[in-house]
Formats: sequence, C-alpha cells, structure tokens
Amino acid sequence: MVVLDHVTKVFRTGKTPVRAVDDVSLRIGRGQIYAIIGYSGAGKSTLVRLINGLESTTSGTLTVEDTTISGAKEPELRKARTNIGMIFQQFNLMNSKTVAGNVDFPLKVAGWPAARRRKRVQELLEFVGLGSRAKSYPEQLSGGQKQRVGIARSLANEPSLLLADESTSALDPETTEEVLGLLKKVNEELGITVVVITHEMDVVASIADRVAVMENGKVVEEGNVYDVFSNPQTAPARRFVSTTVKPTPSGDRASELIERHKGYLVSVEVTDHTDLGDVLSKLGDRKVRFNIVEGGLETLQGRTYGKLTLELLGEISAVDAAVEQLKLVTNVQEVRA
Ligand SMILES: Nc1ncnc2c1ncn2[C@@H]1O[C@H](COP(=O)(O)OP(=O)(O)OP(=O)(O)O)[C@@H](O)[C@H]1O
Repeated sequence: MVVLDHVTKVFRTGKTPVRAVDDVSLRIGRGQIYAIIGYSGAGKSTLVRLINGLESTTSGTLTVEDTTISGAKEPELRKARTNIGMIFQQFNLMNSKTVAGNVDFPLKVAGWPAARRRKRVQELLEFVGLGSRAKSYPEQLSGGQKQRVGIARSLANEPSLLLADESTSALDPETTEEVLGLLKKVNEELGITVVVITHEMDVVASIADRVAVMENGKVVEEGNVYDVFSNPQTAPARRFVSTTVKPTPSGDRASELIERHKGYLVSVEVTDHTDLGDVLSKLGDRKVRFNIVEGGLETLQGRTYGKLTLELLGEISAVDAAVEQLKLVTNVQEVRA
C-alpha cells in the first residue's frame, strides 16, 4: 500500500544540511492503522509530507498504491493526492464557510455535479455524527467537532489512505478518545488505511496495529504495537512506554524505595501470559512474604502489559528461591540504586 524504500530527505535551506528523514524503509499494509511516533523534530511531519508529495524525496523510492510518488511531476502528484486524505492538528477549516461548505470544497474542486455533491456532503456529515450541523460555522463548534468536519472533508474524494498529523494534539483526553474512535470507524467500516503521526504513546496504544518509532530522521524500531512496547529495544521506545507504564525503578527513585523498604526489591514484568498469581500465592509456603510497592498495567491491543515492584521478605535462601520461581514465569530485575 505505502512502501518507502531507503527514503531520505535532506533540507539544505540553512547553513548545515538537515537530514529530516534518513534512510527510512517502511511497508504500511492496506487496511492497517499505522502509527509513527517520535519526539519533536524526529522527522514525522516531513515523512507525511513526502508520502503525499508535498515534499520531494532527496533519494529512495516511495509508492502509494501503485503510484510512484518519488520523482513524480505535479500533475501526477495532484492525481495521487485525490487518493490521500489528510487531517491536521489545527483542523485547517475555512472559517468563512459553513460545515457543509468545508466538506463540499474538495468535491467542487474535483468537479462533482451539484446534486451529487449535496448528497455526498450530507452522507459524510452523518458518518462523522454531525448530520444536524451542516449550516453551522466552524467557530460555533467544539475542537472535537471541528476535527470531525476535518475527517469528513478528508473522506470526500473517497481516498484509500488517510494521514492524520497530530490530529488529536489540540484536544482534551475525552475528545481525543472520541476522535480516535472515529478514525477507527473510518478504518473498519470504510477499509481506509490510516497513518497516525503522534508524540503521544496513549494514541498509539489505543488505536494502532503497528508502530514505527522515529528519532533523528531514522526509524529506530518498527513492528506490532504490543511487541514493540512490551519489549522496547531502544531508548526512545523505552521513554514512550514509561509515559504510560511505570518502568523498573532506577537512580534516585530506586534509592528512595530501598531506603523505605527493608526487604529485597524486584521488578517483575506482567503480560497476559504471566502466571504471576500462581507463584505469588505459593510464596507463603516458602516462608516468604511480599508487598506490592509500586507499578502499573496498561492495555495494548487488548493485551496486558506492565511492571510491578515487589518487596520480598524472609530468610535470604528462601527469598533467593522465590526469585528463581518468579524467573520461571517472567522477567525479573533487581531494583538497584
Ligand atoms: N522546510 C524545512 N526546511 C529546513 N528544515 C526543515 C524543514 N522542515 C523540517 N525541517 C527540519 O527537519 C527536522 C524534522 O522536522 P519535522 O517537522 O519533520 O519533525 P517532527 O517530528 O514532525 O516534529 P514536530 O512534531 O515538532 O513537527 C527538524 O530538524 C526540522 O527543523
């Protein structure tokens, strides 16, 4: 569907060239919800602008469906863009036009006849839950409603790909959930491939199938959301996970915990395959007591992931044996200052 093969974008506007996208190879399958996550400056927006042909690649090839975007001329790009919908952080609605007028605009540009346009606009507004707001103006709508209009407009020309660039970053958590729910509906009911650009782990956790983690223009990790975030391999992926799941305590936090607890502190990983309850319930037989010191669990793609810090109390040999038992069912790390 969307294939990037060694794609690089270098900006040479300043004194030193900036490799905004650096040798990125990705394959975004048809019908997926694919997230690209990274901190500010990682190159996410540039990547999106390369996909819709608003920026030209410096090297590498990029195709969307069967159209080669890299190296294409403007008329070809214009045609390709009708197959790509786009929504933005700031909605980018025209304030002088009504809700219906905004959704109608791309249809008008594409030359749809008036009667078909009217029907299509109403259909789109119903789809996003704004059937009764056709005559309102954007300033009369909440942020979430504005983004719904943005989504309706992006779907007007029946694209097969929707690019959502920080589409929920200006919204509160509740509205974010509503908009993400709508993107899921777009994906499931219309079969549209959705690429979500974000710096928020929660957004990835709640809707994406696959994720690419970007840093300094490069994709540093890529894969199924659960696999990447339950076992992150790189520092940026670990940092994103730690925004929703408490990591193994380290540094000052570990020192504080060690000072407050006289037992042996371990951090255990919990997944939906971890039979932790069984081991914990048998600790008593081994004359080991335990306390849950801290931790947190998150649901990724409907599956559990998280870490718990446990304090184990008892004879050293009994505690050692308990740790060995825990190691049989999950990853265990000693909490060290
Ligand atoms: N038109 C441009 N000219 C020169 N440098 C640019 C241009 N656009 C982006 N850059 C640089 O490319 C790098 C990646 O920027 P980009 O906007 O793609 O990152 P991002 O991950 O989307 O971050 P943000 O969320 O802050 O937009 C940055 O160093 C940025 O300054």
